[in-house]
Amino acid sequence: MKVGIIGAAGRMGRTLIEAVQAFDGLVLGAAVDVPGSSLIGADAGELVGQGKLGVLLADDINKVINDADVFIDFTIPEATMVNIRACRAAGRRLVIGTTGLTDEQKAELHAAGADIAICFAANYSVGVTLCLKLLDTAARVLGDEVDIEVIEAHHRHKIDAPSGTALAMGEVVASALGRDLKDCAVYGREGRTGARDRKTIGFETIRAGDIVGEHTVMFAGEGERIEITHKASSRMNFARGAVRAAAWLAERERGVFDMQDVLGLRD
Ligand SMILES: NC(=O)C1=CN([C@@H]2O[C@H](COP(=O)(O)OP(=O)(O)OC[C@H]3O[C@@H](n4cnc5c(N)ncnc54)[C@H](O)[C@@H]3O)[C@@H](O)[C@H]2O)C=CC1
Ligand SMILES: O=C(O)C1=N[C@H](C(=O)O)C[C@H](O)C1
Repeated sequence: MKVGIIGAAGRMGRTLIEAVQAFDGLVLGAAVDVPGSSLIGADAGELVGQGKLGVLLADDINKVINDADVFIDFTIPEATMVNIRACRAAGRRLVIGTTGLTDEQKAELHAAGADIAICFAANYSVGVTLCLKLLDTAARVLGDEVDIEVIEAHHRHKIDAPSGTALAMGEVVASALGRDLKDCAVYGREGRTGARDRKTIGFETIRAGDIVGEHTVMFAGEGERIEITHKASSRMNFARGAVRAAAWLAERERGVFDMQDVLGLRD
């Protein structure tokens, strides 16, 4: 199966080129990056030091839409929306890793799932997908007897906050507790805040250095504290998960899925 990578010159895009080539049954068919980039026309293989692959970076998915069976998008939300529309029009499967989409953009993504198969996950690592299951259990057991805080840390180049993974973790915990994250989330604290409201879920964000991606959800009670933590040390763990999702989508005609579906963890 041929895979097209959008955002191919980026941190994840370069890692994805390597991950696709290493996955049995998959081959790189197309690579796309932003119009005007000095890397347009470059060979994707040479971009990652693997020698020529004969796949040259294009600046528009529509120019290579017939060169791949499934596309993988790790770009920015505005680009992702263009790619969703292109894949929907051409009947191509799409794996989306981009975070920071608005509610309206997510609604359009889900509408596209009526026509094509999409996998959409804020974090493609197996470890985070497992953590989401653990968080659901922890929240149901601990209930409203604890204060819950989500702490995340990423590299200095990350442009969105909190991370999509942190928000996904918050959503799992809020849902397990019967809360609406939109109503109970507190993003950072400063000034005379008064005592903490137990019904809230706090989010704290660190941006520094070359941190790949670290998340901790703290359940702090009276006399004990439970912390569930995931630390990524390589982007290859995200890339392998995304490529695995691309292969998994091959058997699906339409619908919107996530990594719990890919890993068979859906209850
Ligand atoms: N779901 C997951 O497991 C993970 C998600 N991410 C997310 O992936 C996204 C990208 O992260 P990075 O690779 O670190 O960013 P990056 O900035 O290194 O790469 C983004 C790439 O997209 C390209 N791009 C921008 N506009 C474009 C357009 N219109 N058409 C084609 N390409 C375009 C940029 O030129 C760049 O090469 C972020 O939203 C990040 O949060 C990152 C890692 C894991
Ligand atoms: O921007 C990143 O690097 C990452 N972004 C994702 C997110 O926003 O959760 C996933 C991972 O943590 C790395």
